[in-house]
This record gives sequence, C-alpha cells and structure tokens, in this order.
Amino acid sequence: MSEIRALSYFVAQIDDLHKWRDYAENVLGMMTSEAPGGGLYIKMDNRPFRMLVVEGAPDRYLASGWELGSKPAFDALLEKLSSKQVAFELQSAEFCHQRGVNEAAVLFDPCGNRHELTWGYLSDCEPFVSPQGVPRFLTGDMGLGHTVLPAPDFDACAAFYRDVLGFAISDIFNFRPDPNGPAIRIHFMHCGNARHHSLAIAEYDVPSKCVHVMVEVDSMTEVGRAHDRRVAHKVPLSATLGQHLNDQMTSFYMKTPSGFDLEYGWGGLQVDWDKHTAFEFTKVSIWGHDFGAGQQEG
Ligand SMILES: Cc1ccc(O)c(O)c1CC[C@@H]1C(=O)CC[C@]2(C)C(=O)CC[C@@H]12
Ligand SMILES: [Fe+2]
Repeated sequence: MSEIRALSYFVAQIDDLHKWRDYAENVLGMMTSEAPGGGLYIKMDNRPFRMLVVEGAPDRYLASGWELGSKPAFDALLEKLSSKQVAFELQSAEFCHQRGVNEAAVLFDPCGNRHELTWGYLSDCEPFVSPQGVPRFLTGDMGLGHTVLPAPDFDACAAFYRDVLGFAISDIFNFRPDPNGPAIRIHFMHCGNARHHSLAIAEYDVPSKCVHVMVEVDSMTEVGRAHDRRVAHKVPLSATLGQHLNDQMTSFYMKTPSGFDLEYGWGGLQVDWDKHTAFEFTKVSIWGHDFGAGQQEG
C-alpha cells in the first residue's frame, strides 16, 4: 500500500477569484474564506480547506496535494525520490503556511503534472456548515475525492505513479471512442485509503491540465439538489447523471470556473485492498453518463 494516505487538496488558478467563490458556495454548497498569502480557501469538511484557488492566468488546474501520515513517512518518500533520481523541491515556510501543512515538497510527473507532497496538516476543527444547508461531503481519511490527470506520455506516467509514488491499479479502462480505432488508456489507482480511486491517468492532454476532480456527498438527494443548483446558475453540463461500472458511483459532471470538470457523486465503492483483484472493464457506466452532453449547453 502506498505511503501516500490520500488526495488532501488541489490548487487551481483563475483570473477572478469571485467566479470560484460564487461557484463553491452556490453550486457546490461549500464554504469559502481568504487564504493566508492571498487566494481562496474552499472548505468542505472540518479542515480549513480542500481546494485552494489562486489568482492568475491562464485558468487551469495547478497541483494535486498528497498527504503522508507522518514525518518519517514523508522523509522516507523523499529518500526514495532521491534514490531514484527524481527531482523535488522542499518548500518555504510561507508556502507551507498557505497550504496549512508542516512540510511540503513539490515534484512533477513525466507529463508535467505538478504534485505537492505534505505531512502534518493544520486543523482548527471549525465545523463545516454548508451554505446550502444539508450537503455533507465524504472526506476524512479518504481525502477530498479523486483527480483525473492528463498523461499523453502514458507509459512513463504509469511507471512513475507505480514505482515512485507507490500507487496501485484498482482497474483499467481502454476507452475506444471509435469501436474499431485505437484505445485511449485510463488507469484508476488507489493509495492508502479505501476510496476506489484517488487518482486516474488518462492518455490524452487537456488545456486545463485536469480531466476532472470528483467530490462525493452522503446522499443521492444531495446530488439531485446540486444538479438543480447547476441548472439555476447556468453551469455547463459535461456528462449527464449516470452510474459508473467500476466504482459504482452515481454522479454527474459539470464545468468548473477554471475549465476542468467536476464530478459530483454519491455511493462510491470503498474497497478492502487485501481482497481486491484488479480488472479491466469495458463500459464507462451501468447506465447514463452521456459525455456528449458537453457539446450542448446543459
Ligand atoms: C469510466 C470512469 C469510471 C469512474 C470514474 O470516476 C470516472 O470518472 C470515469 C470516467 C472517465 C473518463 C473521463 O473522466 C473523461 C471523459 C471520458 C474519457 C469519456 O468520454 C468516457 C470515460 C470518461
Ligand atoms: Fe471520476
């Protein structure tokens, strides 16, 4: 099992922070506050933030934050990076203060995706009270959800996540937009928690530098209510409601202000990895999930 415990946060960039504040509070149902050193904290549980949005151009996803369980685990992973000649940079006190962690190291995968390894998150244990009343997000030791990153140089990235960061494959999808054409590979991977996947890599590039991020609520009703808010706030739909075959998640996909998608779901599988057998699946979903919806204005 990976020494990485979970996806603890992500960082996104936008020209105007107000767009994300409005989206987070009124569509996602999350709380916001000003981040130390500038930027927007988006809060979805008892941690100060799970999303950090900074001002700048272009609109894009900037980084994935991965949490180690302890300083020894953090040091051991950096030791492993050094032994494999993988470059990383330890971060300043100001950087760690903004991320709310004791220590952080930054590195890039072979496709240029940025990762922040951290340990020792700061907690004020302020409760999460959704501005939309009811939603509760499934986080805790399973982290904020999952992220799907572009990996056009697929083999190099797959090796990096397995051999360097220690992720293991949950299952594999060979996506064939044309049934007789070549497959676009997507590997779903887990780390040190029960969530079916915390990371997936997809064999194509996207301008926003993230395919999507997934957040999970504790009831199907809240997926429906979020969808109503999406409609009310005219947020473009990227895929209709559906249920995935591999992790059984019922979800829909919509645009974020930074240009990548967000999957809002319920009912994802939690796996006992000692009993799991990796497999390849051949259908995106048991029902629904029309990704052609992104072409229309939803
Ligand atoms: C197939 C699948 C299983 C579990 C997930 O959480 C999940 O997001 C997916 C979909 C993966 C993938 C995607 O995110 C971008 C658009 C893709 C390539 C499609 O058009 C089909 C599969 C989709
Ligand atoms: Fe997903």
